[in-house]
Amino acid sequence: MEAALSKMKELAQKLNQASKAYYQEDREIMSNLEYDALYDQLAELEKETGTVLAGSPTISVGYESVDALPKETHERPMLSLDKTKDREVLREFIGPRKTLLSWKLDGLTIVLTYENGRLLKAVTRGNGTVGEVITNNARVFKNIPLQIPYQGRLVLRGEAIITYSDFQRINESIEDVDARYKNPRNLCSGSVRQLNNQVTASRNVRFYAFSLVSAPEVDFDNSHENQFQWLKGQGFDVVEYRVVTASTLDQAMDYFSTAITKNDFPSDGLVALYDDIAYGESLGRTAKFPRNAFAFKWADEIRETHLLKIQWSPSRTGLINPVAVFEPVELEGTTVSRASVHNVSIVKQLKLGIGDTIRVYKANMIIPQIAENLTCSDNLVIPDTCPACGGEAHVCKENDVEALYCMNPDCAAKKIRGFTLFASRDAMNIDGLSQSTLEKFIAMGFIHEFADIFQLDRHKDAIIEMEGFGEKSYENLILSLDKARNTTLSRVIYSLGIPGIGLANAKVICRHFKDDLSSVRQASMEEISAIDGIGPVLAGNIYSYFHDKENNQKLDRLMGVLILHAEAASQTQIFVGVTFVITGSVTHFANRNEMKALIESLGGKVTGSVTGKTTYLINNDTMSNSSKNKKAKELGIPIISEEEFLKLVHPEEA
Ligand SMILES: NC(=O)c1ccc[n+]([C@@H]2O[C@H](COP(=O)([O-])OP(=O)(O)OC[C@H]3O[C@@H](n4cnc5c(N)ncnc54)[C@H](O)[C@@H]3O)[C@@H](O)[C@H]2O)c1
Ligand SMILES: [Zn+2]
Repeated sequence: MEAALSKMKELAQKLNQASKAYYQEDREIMSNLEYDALYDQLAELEKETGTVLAGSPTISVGYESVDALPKETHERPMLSLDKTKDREVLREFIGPRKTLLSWKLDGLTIVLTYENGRLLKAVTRGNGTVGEVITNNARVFKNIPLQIPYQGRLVLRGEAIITYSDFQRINESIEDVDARYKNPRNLCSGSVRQLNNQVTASRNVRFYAFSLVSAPEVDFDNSHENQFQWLKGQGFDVVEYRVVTASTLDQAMDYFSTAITKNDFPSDGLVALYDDIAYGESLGRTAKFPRNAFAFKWADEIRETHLLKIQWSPSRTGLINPVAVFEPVELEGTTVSRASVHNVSIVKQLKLGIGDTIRVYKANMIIPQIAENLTCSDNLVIPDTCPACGGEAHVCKENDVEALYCMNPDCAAKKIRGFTLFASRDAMNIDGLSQSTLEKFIAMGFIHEFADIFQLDRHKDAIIEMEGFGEKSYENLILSLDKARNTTLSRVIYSLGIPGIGLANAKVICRHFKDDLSSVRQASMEEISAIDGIGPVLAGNIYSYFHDKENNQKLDRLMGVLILHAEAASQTQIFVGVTFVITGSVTHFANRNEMKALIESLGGKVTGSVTGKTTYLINNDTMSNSSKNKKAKELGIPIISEEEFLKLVHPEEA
């Protein structure tokens, strides 16, 4: 008994620590798999001993969140769900009753209240009793109706989620790798709980209703399904569900288990809810769970395999991420051979060694993870050099987490933005060489400087072997490189990434120096700053770039692999009579002035304020309520994004 009690204390402490990190700090110190296993172990011991210690996670729900958002107590506490991984336990729960089986969405639970047909407030689940008020943020969710036909008081619950594809896109755009989110649930929680709802708006948060708490004037004929249908009629997206009984459960499970592997939205199981509202309520609740619903978690398919190597993959901030490469196994219908190990601490916790027998699974049936290491040979050597640049690498500790960093400020991986600009459409225009592909090549040590990009054929065999690549993609890459290597001097100068020198400025410079690179390189400060449109600051940037020995050596090597052509006759004056107003920041140009220069070179005009004479307002934040946007909307003037503007300039590439 004493041993059991002390084990229970230890488990409760571990679980509470994990919950605190999970709910309060959007941090995961253990996987959900591990959390659930420890939780089950604790629940089992509590059952055996008949004792539940105060503060046990089996009787408390979640944690309070700590930050500046206002708090509010829920009208009805929000509970957890009792869960099982066993289909037969679920079947027993369902029995002969009509049951709604829906996705258990893995995001952040939100309660919405409407009055007089308008969204009155939105509150997060928080610790189940008290949540955070995020009304302004909910207003910018992708799919929430701000106005509904029903005029009474409506309270409903649902899950706010971010899709995997949005997660990937948004995460990649967060420059500081350490600030990136680990999974869509973290990102969603971070996005919904922003103090500034512009950030929320940019994150494509979607809301799916799963429970109608109250709408007193409506008769739902005692059916949750009727509630769902009614909510759809009010303009809500409702979580996808199937109507089942014990005897039709298998059919529905076949559907869900196939669909989940292709879903773009994160889901960590299924929820079964009795359709009969009154019956469900008559069952009451335990301290932690309602008795009318039950969650099913997928039993993760776990496979044994062998660790072949750890690939250390450097990134923009210098962080070098360990990725486990193992003998391929079939998991949830696909072949898997890699899993991120996240950081050095986890490498150590797992006691990894080459050749170890490891057990792998897909978290939420999607993301490959190592569940455990059966042989623990713990012989892995953490590298002391960076695979991208050969520079020194050190293990640094922050927040109790150890991670490997490249110490070389000139590391190619840290210059990914420069390489991405180099390959981009207005620069060298290398089709198919995306940032993520560049990241992979740099991590493999194929690219140290610009010239290396045009010599990727040296690494043919290794590239063909790379995951996601193959003979065909390799051939395509070589074709685009050969196309791109035939280029103009202005593109080359733009692609060097000299501060402040965008394509328009590069063109001005080339025109002045008659497309002669050696004149550009030898020009004095005076001569450069005398060029119309190039001020002293830009002139200084150009001058110092071309007077740096290393830059010149790299440029010589780059010119050795390029074939220069004369500039095509200047583009036709497509914008004669067209007046633009530009507002907000721009991303494809160094600044708004540069965009202006391009418009003017094509015959157009740029003015400062929106009037009846304006043809287009260019603003990347087309949803913003700035005075210019408002004015444009009033006057019916189209607001276009920078991308749309570029399509006007290069319609053939749209
Ligand atoms: N990794 C860690 O360190 C760690 C720590 C704590 C918790 N966790 C994870 O969190 C889980 C517990 O989370 P919980 O108690 O917040 O929630 P839960 O797993 O008990 O799920 C219940 C909640 O799911 C939501 N939900 C989503 N879709 C739904 C639908 N269609 N119908 C009804 N409800 C739906 C509702 O908000 C409901 O309250 C654990 O099992 C574990 O996996 C992990
Ligand atoms: Zn490096």
